[in-house]
Amino acid sequence: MVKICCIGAGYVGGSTMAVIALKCPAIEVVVVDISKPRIEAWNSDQLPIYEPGLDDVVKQCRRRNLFFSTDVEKHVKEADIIFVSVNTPTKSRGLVAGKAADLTYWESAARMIADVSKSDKIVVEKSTVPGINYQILSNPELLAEGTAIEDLFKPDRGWKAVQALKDMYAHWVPEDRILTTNLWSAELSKLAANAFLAQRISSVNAISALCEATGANVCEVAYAIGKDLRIGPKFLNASVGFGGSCFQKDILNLVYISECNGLPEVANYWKQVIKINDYQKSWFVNRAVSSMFNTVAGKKIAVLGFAFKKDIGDTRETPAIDVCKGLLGDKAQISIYDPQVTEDQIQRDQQPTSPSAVKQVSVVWDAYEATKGAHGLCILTEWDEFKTLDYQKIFDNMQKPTFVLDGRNIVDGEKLREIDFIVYSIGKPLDAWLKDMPAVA
Ligand SMILES: NC(=O)C1=CN([C@@H]2O[C@H](COP(=O)(O)OP(=O)(O)OC[C@H]3O[C@@H](n4cnc5c(N)ncnc54)[C@H](O)[C@@H]3O)[C@@H](O)[C@H]2O)C=CC1
Ligand SMILES: O=C(O)[C@H]1O[C@H](OP(=O)(O)OP(=O)(O)OC[C@H]2O[C@@H](n3ccc(=O)[nH]c3=O)[C@H](O)[C@@H]2O)[C@H](O)[C@@H](O)[C@@H]1O
Repeated sequence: MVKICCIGAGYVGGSTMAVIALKCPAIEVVVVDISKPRIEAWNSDQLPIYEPGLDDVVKQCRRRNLFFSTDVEKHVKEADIIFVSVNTPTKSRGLVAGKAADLTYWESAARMIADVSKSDKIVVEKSTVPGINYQILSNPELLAEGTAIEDLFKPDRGWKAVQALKDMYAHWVPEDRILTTNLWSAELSKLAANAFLAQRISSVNAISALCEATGANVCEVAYAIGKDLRIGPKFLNASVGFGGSCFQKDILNLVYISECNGLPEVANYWKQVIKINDYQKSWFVNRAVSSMFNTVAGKKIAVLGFAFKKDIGDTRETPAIDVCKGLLGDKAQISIYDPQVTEDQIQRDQQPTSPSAVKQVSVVWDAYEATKGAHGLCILTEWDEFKTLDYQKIFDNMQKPTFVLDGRNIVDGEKLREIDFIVYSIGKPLDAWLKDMPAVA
């Protein structure tokens, strides 16, 4: 029996290995991690990550041919194929901090493989990094959170470097979707794919500001340009900004690689995608503050949604962190509700601000509770349940005048205006009130 060991039981390692175990019953898959609580959670009914479809897949395979363990060295030693799926965040200190990927975890995993291995191995690099008798394959992961299981079932792309890996993917991936490239092409394709996607969002967000200034509607503009087959309709939703663990990190990496190769113009081009994203978040905060008489000091502001997108509980680089920071900076009292993000996580995400900021934030488990007595309500994640809330009830329990700032364009602005809300929707024609209270970014 072929044995696979995956180092790193995170979003990628956990989801990818669950799908491999499901699709390849003849392969034994062990996912290992140095984090005991993470492994305990994978072995329990409460998985450490929320991902539609994941529970089902794990239940079918766990303890059959899918195992989770903290005994890292034992399983690495026994494996024929080792996937490395450890975290590679942007370096936060030291040389090239804020630019290059931090390869500490990746290097320690690589050294450990070299130390404990006694037989030939194929090492498959799943983390996003360029990269004895090892065959090292670079197989950067392309799944998106929230649709991880669906993406893994029907991948658009994949990379083959040796037959063993190809054979494994061939269990469910059509051959023409398994691509073979050299190492740098594989890694640059990964970085470029994320950079192009993020660039589309920054482009539509840049247009959204122009829409507000001119009276155009960004949804109509996005729909119209998306009809051009060369542009296509996807990833054109204007928003409060993109988040997630990879877009910013991968662009920073692209910028760093460009600078290292003496290409400052190329580096600056990609930096701009992040600048517009930061601008978008401060623009939203400024709209909120300026519409409420230029101050939110002491005012309760409800925040609906904290995850970086719907259907997940992940808050890495979520725009909600910066928006809350901005509101707290103006001394607001914030009440946050997200269907999947825990209070602990939200409080941890506020840490970098100040101890007093923690007191300004409360986390509740109900949208109505969050909005009770609030002056304004900010929608920061596009959870479906926010579309069907009883907004009349919410309005009745809020202060007057009552503001909705929709950072995801999911509510029906006209209906809310009939109730008497003052509504701000990103990139849509402005209410007279907002025109009279201009925002400055
Ligand atoms: N989250 C996502 O949607 C995607 C992530 N990626 C890339 O995949 C990689 C993994 O990302 P995530 O799964 O999101 O990270 P994660 O942070 O959720 O999981 C990484 C896991 O690796 C473990 N770990 C770190 N060092 C270890 C070691 N030496 N031995 C054993 N375990 C160790 C950590 O405890 C953690 O549980 C990153 O390079 C990321 O850029 C790629 C595509 C999608
Ligand atoms: O390398 C990675 O980690 C992954 O990064 C993204 O996946 P992910 O970050 O999970 O989420 P996306 O669906 O791409 O959304 C990213 C952010 O952009 C925002 N977004 C997305 C689409 C859009 O039209 N507008 C918009 O603001 C989302 O709300 C979210 O905050 C890519 O889509 C995956 O292909 C890639 O594998």
